[in-house]
Amino acid sequence: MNIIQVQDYTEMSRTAAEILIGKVKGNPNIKLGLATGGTPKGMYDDLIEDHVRNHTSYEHVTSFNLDEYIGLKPNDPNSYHFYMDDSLFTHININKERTHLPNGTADDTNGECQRYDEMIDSVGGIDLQILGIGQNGHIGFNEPGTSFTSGTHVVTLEDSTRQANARYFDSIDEVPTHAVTMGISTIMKSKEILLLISGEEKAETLKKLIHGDISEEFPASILKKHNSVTIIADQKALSGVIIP
Ligand SMILES: N[C@@H]1[C@@H](O)[C@H](O)[C@@H](COP(=O)(O)O)O[C@@H]1O
Repeated sequence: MNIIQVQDYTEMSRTAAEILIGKVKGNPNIKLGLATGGTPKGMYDDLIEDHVRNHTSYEHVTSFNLDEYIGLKPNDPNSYHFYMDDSLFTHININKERTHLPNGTADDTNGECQRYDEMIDSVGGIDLQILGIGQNGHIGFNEPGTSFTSGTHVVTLEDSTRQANARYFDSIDEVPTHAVTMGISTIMKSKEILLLISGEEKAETLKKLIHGDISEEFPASILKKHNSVTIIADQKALSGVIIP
């Protein structure tokens, strides 16, 4: 895993945006894997700013998001559909038809999971996957204990994950208990992965990722087996890491 050390959240966001913009310019038909949460928000802001200023085009880009809560409609302000529209899609010239998120309100959720993986495969897979990380090492919504061979599937969210995400809801009771997430094997099939990590609350997580073992109890640890992972981490997140 290649680590890019940056000062703070602002520099992490700008560095990630520059990498992503470079990839989009190099391959206008790129298939992007996108993430939600607080971490990539600054990168999306920088992509929008660049789009306005430099007119980088997303016309031919296809995107697949990592996950979606079960039970939230796309127009629910707490859904990841809403987050993506609000944080990025409505501000750039991406073709909405080529943006994809798992459907959290499908009648047949298992069928929906299979359909999502097939759709990713049908476009030749994801070229560049953006990832954040949960404090417990989850990627997407793959909680500790998830099989490394999992495809897109339904998960029961850990209480700690619901609590961490409760800041976006009026109360913890409103945070859904289940979600659909790309599986670990879906994520690992991406040709390239960019993991963003910022803040002291993620320092222990990054330390475990860099210095710990590969184990299903710490889902992100599988990234060590991927041949093209870049971590962009800020000083606070790096505080427990020994860089050789
Ligand atoms: N499903 C998302 C993840 O994709 C995200 O990486 C993680 C960290 O979120 P944050 O970036 O807000 O710390 O939270 C959520 O659970």
